[in-house]
Amino acid sequence: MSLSFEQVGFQYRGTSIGVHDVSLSLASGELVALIGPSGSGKTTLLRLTAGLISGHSGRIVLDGRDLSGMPVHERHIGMMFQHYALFPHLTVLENVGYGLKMAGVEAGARRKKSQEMLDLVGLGQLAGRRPAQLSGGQQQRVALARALAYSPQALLLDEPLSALDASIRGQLRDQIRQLQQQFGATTLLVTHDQEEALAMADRIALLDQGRVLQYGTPTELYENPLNETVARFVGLSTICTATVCGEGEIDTGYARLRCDTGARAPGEQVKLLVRPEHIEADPPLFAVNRMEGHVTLNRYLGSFNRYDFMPHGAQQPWLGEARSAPADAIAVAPEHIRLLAA
Ligand SMILES: Nc1ncnc2c1ncn2[C@@H]1O[C@H](COP(=O)(O)OP(=O)(O)OP(=O)(O)O)[C@@H](O)[C@H]1O
Repeated sequence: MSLSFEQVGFQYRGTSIGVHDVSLSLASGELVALIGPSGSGKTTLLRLTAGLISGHSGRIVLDGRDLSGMPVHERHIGMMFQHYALFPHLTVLENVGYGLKMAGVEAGARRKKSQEMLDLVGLGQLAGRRPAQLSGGQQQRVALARALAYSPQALLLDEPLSALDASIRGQLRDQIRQLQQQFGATTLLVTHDQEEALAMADRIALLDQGRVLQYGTPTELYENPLNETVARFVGLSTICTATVCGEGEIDTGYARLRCDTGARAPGEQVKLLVRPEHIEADPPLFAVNRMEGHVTLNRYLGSFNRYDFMPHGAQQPWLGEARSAPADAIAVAPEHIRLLAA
C-alpha cells in the first residue's frame, strides 16, 4: 500500500508550531525513517497519520484513500511506540490479539493468529505471561507482534528501540526490518538514532522546524547532503569555512587545498565537508592536500580509531578514522572534499 503526504500542514492550536508543507511519498512496502532535531515535527507527522491528532491541511493518502477525518480504527494502521503501551491486565497473547478483537475476529481465529505472531517474534513460550513479567526487549517484541497481527496497511514506529539497551537494540532492529520486509508493510519510522535510520531505511526524510529539508536514500543523504544541517545530522564529518582562491583551489586560512570548486568565483566563501573515512593518515610526503599537525584526541573503537587531528595553524580539528591514528600528517583526496554553500 502506498502512502503519501501532499502538502500537509498542521499547527498546534494557538501556535505556529507543527509541520509545514510536507510532501513525501512512500512506495508500497517501503520503510522511510523520519529524522531531525528534537521538536522538528517527526512525532506530529506520525500522529496525523494515525489520526491521533487532526485538522491538517493538504492530504494524507493511504492506498488511494484520503485519511482526513477518518477515525483511527478505520485506518488499518499498526503502531508501535517507545513505551511499550501494552495492557498490563491482559496476557501477552491477549495483548497481541487486541487489534483483532477490535476488528471483530472471532476468538479461535484470534488466538491462532496471535500465537503465530508470537512464535514469529520468538516469544511463543511466553503467551500466558503478563507484560510486567517480561523484559523491555520482550515487551517491544510483543508490541511488534501486536502491530503486525492484523495485517495493517501501514506501520508507524515511534522510537521503538530507544528505551532498550544497545545489545538488544541491534537484534530487535534487524528483526523489525526482516518482519517489515516479510509483511511488505509500508512503514514510517521515527528515530533519534541516525545509525538506526541509515541501517534500516529505504529512504530518509530529514525534518527541521516542521519542514522536510531532504528526502532521499541513506547514501544520497550521506554522500550528497543538500546543506550543512543535513550533513551534520547524517553521519560524522569535518565542516569548516574556506575561501575559493582560484579554479580548483580553496584556502582554509592554514592550508590551500585542491578540490572541485565548480562555478564558484575566487573570493567566494564556502564550507567544506569531509567524511572521516576519507582522511588518509600519514600520507606520502608529496601527497595532494597533505597537512601536518598532531592528534589531539584518539578514541580506540576496536576495529578502528576515530581521532581529532589539528593541522598546524587550525582552530578546529579534523575528524578521521583509521586502523591507527596518524603520527604527524593527514591528507584528503580532492574528490572527497565537498563544498556546501556557506
Ligand atoms: N500538544 C501540543 N501542543 C502544542 N505544541 C506541541 C504539542 N505537541 C508537540 N508540540 C510542539 O510541536 C513541535 C514538534 O513536536 P514533535 O513531537 O512532533 O517533535 P519531534 O520531532 O517528534 O521531537 P522529539 O524528537 O523531541 O520527539 C515541538 O516544538 C513541540 O513542542
